[in-house]
Amino acid sequence: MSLEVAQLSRRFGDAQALRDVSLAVRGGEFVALLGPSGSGKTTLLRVLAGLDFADAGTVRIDGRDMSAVPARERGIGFVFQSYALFRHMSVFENIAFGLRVRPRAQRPTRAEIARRVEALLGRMGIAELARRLPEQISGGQRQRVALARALAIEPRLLLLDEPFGALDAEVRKGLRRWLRALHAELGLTSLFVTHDQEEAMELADRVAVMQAGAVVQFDTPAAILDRPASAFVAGFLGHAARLPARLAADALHFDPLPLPPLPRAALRATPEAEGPAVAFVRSHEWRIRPAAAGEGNATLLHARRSGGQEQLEIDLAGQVIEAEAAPGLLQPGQPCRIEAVTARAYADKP
Ligand SMILES: Nc1ncnc2c1ncn2[C@@H]1O[C@H](COP(=O)(O)OP(=O)(O)OP(=O)(O)O)[C@@H](O)[C@H]1O
Repeated sequence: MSLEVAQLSRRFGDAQALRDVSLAVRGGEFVALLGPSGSGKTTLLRVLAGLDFADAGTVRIDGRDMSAVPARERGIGFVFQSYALFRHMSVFENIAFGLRVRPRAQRPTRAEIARRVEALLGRMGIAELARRLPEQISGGQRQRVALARALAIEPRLLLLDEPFGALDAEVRKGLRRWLRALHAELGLTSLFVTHDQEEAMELADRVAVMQAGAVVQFDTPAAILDRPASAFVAGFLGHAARLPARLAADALHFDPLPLPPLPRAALRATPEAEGPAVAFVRSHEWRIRPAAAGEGNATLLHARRSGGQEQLEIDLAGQVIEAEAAPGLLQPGQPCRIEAVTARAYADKP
């Protein structure tokens, strides 16, 4: 099923939660909504689900306008943190809930409900938990039950709000991969909210980056990392150092930082006009070497081994820069010489 969102706006008092949001999601896609706290992710999901209503704009599913269609008739499954499991119901009853509350004419028989719930329990790998209460299972298992509850109605579209939010890193990673496989296997179209960029990049076919109620970029993870559409996106993603800069005719200058200028040809994003700019350099985009006497421009603060590389924290005239280098290149306290190999620069608008 496909989803088209056109010019959606939603205001709460002074807060513009959604600002002219347009988004077209293809059938079968797995899309992440990524953005800082308060950027409108949850509001967008709630409007799609029919739990909240936009002041302007439209939501279409497979071409059909949803404005007059109530939540439970939209064929959408959702896993929202605010819709925790029912505490007094067993795992089985929680999963069956969405089918049991259907109007009589659309309600499957008891036997059919039992068959569907058991099939889901099996698929989720939690068959042995059917009779337990939510408080008697782990956080990761609860998330699987919440997902099974959302899937029981055989939704066309699955919406997930921070589905792994409360879980520890290991469980989270496992569930992520499992969700990705499930999405593909069931042929779902899914949208999930996260503020964890790694999660978005690993799971999603495309990522919608949100800022202050607007979608500021909607593209594949690779394209977003490679060509961030704005200083906001560049700064939000990819662990980049943010540096003051100035674009001149020949090169990008980093004054007042003691870095050599970068010729325009070395830049991966360039502002349209000369003048004040802000530049982003990722940790692997630095050239570093120990400094000979008097030629250092920075000092190593701290080094940490990570995989085959060392992650360095370098003091560059008072600004801490994250960089990567071969292990043992520098010792803490040692002066060094660092240069940006490339940068992404944007006009520094007030
Ligand atoms: N029911 C509400 N009443 C008033 N303001 C609201 C309401 N819901 C959301 N907002 C405001 O709308 C804006 C967007 O909120 P939203 O919850 O959609 O952001 P979010 O990106 O999901 O944030 P988070 O990552 O913290 O969950 C915020 O400024 C928020 O305070």
